[in-house]
Amino acid sequence: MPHTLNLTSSPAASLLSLSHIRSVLQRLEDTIVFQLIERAQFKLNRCMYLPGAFPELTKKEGWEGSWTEWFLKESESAHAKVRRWEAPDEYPFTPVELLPSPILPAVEYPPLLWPSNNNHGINVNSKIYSFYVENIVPAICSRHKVEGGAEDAESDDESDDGQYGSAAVRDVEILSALSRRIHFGMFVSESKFRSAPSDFVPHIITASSTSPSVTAEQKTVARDKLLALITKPAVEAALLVRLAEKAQVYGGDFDAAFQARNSGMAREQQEKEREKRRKIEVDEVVQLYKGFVIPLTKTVEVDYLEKRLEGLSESQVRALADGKSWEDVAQELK
Ligand SMILES: O=C(O)C(=O)C[C@]1(C(=O)O)C=C[C@@H](O)C=C1
Repeated sequence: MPHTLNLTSSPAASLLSLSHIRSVLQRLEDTIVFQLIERAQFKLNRCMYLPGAFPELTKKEGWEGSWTEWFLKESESAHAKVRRWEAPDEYPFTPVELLPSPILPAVEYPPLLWPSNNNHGINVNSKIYSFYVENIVPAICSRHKVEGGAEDAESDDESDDGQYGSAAVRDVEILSALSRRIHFGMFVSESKFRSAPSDFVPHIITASSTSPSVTAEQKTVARDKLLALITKPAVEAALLVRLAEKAQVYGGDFDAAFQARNSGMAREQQEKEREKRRKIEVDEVVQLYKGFVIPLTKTVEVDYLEKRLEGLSESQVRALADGKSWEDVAQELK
């Protein structure tokens, strides 16, 4: 099962099949759970997220932002040189004007998103960053269990282990996986739109209207209709069950359980040992998806749909509303 969309060698139709897109989202669950576990081994290190907390950064690098933002910029600069941000499924946190140009000429991607020049202007990375700093890191790093299962007595503010480099490496990994996962909503939307354009078109027209005769309330209703069209409760429910299982298994301490087994403890006690030194709480991971990742993916899906008819003529929009397929309309655009 491919981890990434192989955007340059597969035909657009197979790249945009929902089952293919969902398989990529499932693999990203693994990445996200593993990276959260990696970050949770370090303490909160609040200073990493405070602008100006490292005077050395300002002095040596002229950087006024936070440690983690600086490290994001450094990592994303290297990735810019190898064309990462040209891919339609990759979005940097650093403002593009601070990133260098790619070394090699641009890659040719098949037209997957609309408009095909990738200029849909959707980037929710600042929301992802704020939520990560304010909610995710404090949640996963607040409970540092020590030998014997007791919890650290330190408050969050005192929670600092000085591992600013290692923790920042994990921050960058998690942020980038979350960003990719959430922006994938655009591919989901494109796929759903192509499978039944006429269901979406009337609501897109209202939601994106600039006419004074369309009220704010009508626009909100139209957005809600789009939200209802893209929402699949059964898929969300299955995802949360699967995710809980992954967090349960990957986050347990198997070494503790192994040692308990070797010292002849009963099975129940072995399981207790595994849970006592759990690396991440199952509920935290489930809540992260339920309260943040899925809702923001859905916002991206609806934002994308709202712009989906931009650049099309009135007659093309009418043809889609009347049931013509996107492939037929796109053929005329060539
Ligand atoms: O798989 C889909 O159909 C999606 O739209 C993705 C997703 C998700 O974020 O996982 C979002 C909305 C749906 O209700 C189900 C799942």
